[in-house]
Amino acid sequence: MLDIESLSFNYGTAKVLDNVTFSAEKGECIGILGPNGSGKSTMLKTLSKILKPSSGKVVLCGKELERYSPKELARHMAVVPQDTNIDFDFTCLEVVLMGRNPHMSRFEIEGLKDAGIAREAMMLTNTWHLRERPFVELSGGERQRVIIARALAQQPSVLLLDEPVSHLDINHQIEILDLVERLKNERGLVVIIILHDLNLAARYCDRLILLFNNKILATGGPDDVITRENIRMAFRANVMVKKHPLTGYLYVTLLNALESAGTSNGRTVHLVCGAGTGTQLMYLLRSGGYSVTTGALNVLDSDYETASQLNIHAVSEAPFSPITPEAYSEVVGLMKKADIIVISDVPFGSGNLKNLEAVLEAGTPVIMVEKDVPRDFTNGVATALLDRIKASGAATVNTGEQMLEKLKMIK
Ligand SMILES: Nc1ncnc2c1ncn2[C@@H]1O[C@H](COP(=O)(O)OP(=O)(O)OP(=O)(O)O)[C@@H](O)[C@H]1O
Repeated sequence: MLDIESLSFNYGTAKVLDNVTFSAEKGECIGILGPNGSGKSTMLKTLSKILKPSSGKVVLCGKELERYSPKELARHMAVVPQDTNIDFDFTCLEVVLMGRNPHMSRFEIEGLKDAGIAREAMMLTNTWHLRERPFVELSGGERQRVIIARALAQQPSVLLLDEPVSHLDINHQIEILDLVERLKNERGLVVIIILHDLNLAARYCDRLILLFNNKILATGGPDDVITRENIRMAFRANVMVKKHPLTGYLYVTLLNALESAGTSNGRTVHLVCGAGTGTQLMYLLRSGGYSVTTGALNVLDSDYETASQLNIHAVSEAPFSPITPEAYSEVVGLMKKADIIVISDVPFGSGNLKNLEAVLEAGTPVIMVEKDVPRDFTNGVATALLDRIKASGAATVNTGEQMLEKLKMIK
C-alpha cells in the first residue's frame, strides 16, 4: 500500500536520510524510532509530500506521491504533526471539520454527512465535550486529541503520527494508542508512528524501524529491533530488555547507573542467588562499582537472564539438572577469587544445594541477605549448611542497601 524506495533527503549539503527503503501493508502499524535528530520527522514529512526527497520515491496505492494533488492526497493520508498552531479563533468542532475539506465538493451546501463524521471522530478521541471551546484555549494534551480527531475526520487509509502522545498523560496515551490500534484493525489503516517511548513502541507496533546516523539501523518486529545492543548503539543507553511476565510484551528498563559501573572499585563479589532473588542485588552491586560473578544458575532461571543482560559472568547449569562437578569447581574457583560472597534469600533444594557447600569450601567472607520471609521452604540439609555458614562468621542483612553498607565495612 505504501512503498518507500531508496529515499534520501538533504537539507542543503547535510544528508538527513540516506537510502531508506521499507513498505507498509494495510492494517499494519510501523513505529519509527531513533535518537533526536536522526531524521524521523524529516522522513514523515517526505512521506506526506511536505518535503520533496532528494532521491528515491514514495509510492502510495501504486501511484507515486509526486502525482497526487494536495486534495487527493489528503483523502488518502492524514498527518498528526508534533505541534499544531492554529492562529485564528476556531472552535474545536471547526478545527475537526477542516478534516472534511478534502472530501467536500465545491457545491456542497449541507455538509450533514461531514458533521456526522466529525462528531464520530470527536467521540472516538474523547473531545466532543470540547466542541464549542476555542482551540487556542486548550491544553497541549486536549489540542493533540482534537488534532487526532481532525486527522480521523479525513477518513484516511494512511495515518502518519509524529510523537502523537508526548503531550498526553498516561491515561490519554493509552486511550489514543488503543484507538489507533482499533482503527488499524477494524478499518485496515496503515499507521506510521514516531514514538520515543520504547515500551509503547513494543506494545503497539507490528514492525519497527530504528533510524541512526541517517540510515535504518534495524528493522523488523519489536523483538528484532528493541535489543540491548541496538539501544546501546543508537541511544548510547544501557538498558535491560525483558518480556513482561504479565503482558508478554517487551519492556525496557534504563540502567543509568551502569554508566558508573565503568568506575570499578576494584572489588569482586560472587553472588549466590536464583529465582529472581538476585536481580536487584546484581544491579546494586554493578551500580556500586563491584565486579560480579554468579552461579551456579539454571539457564532458565530469571537471575540467569538478568546476569546475561548485565554481562555478568554466570556459571550455568542445564535446566532441571543438579550442579555438575565441573560447574561446582568453577563456582568454588570464582568464590575463592572473590573478595566477598553474597547469598540472597533464594530457596535451596537439591538442585542448588551444592552452591552452599561451595561457599563453605571457598572460605571467603560472606554476607547473607535475608528478607523478612523466613526460609521455611528450605530443606533440612540446606538449613544445616546455612547455619554452618552463619556460625563461621557470615554477616546478615535484610536489604540490598544494607548489603552495600556492609560490603564497605568488610575489608
Ligand atoms: N528545516 C531544516 N533545515 C535544516 N536542517 C534541519 C531542518 N529541520 C531539521 N533539520 C536537521 O535535520 C536533522 C533531522 O531532524 P529531524 O527533525 O528529522 O529529526 P528527528 O529524528 O525527528 O528528531 P527529534 O527526535 O528531536 O524530533 C537534524 O539534525 C536537524 O537539525
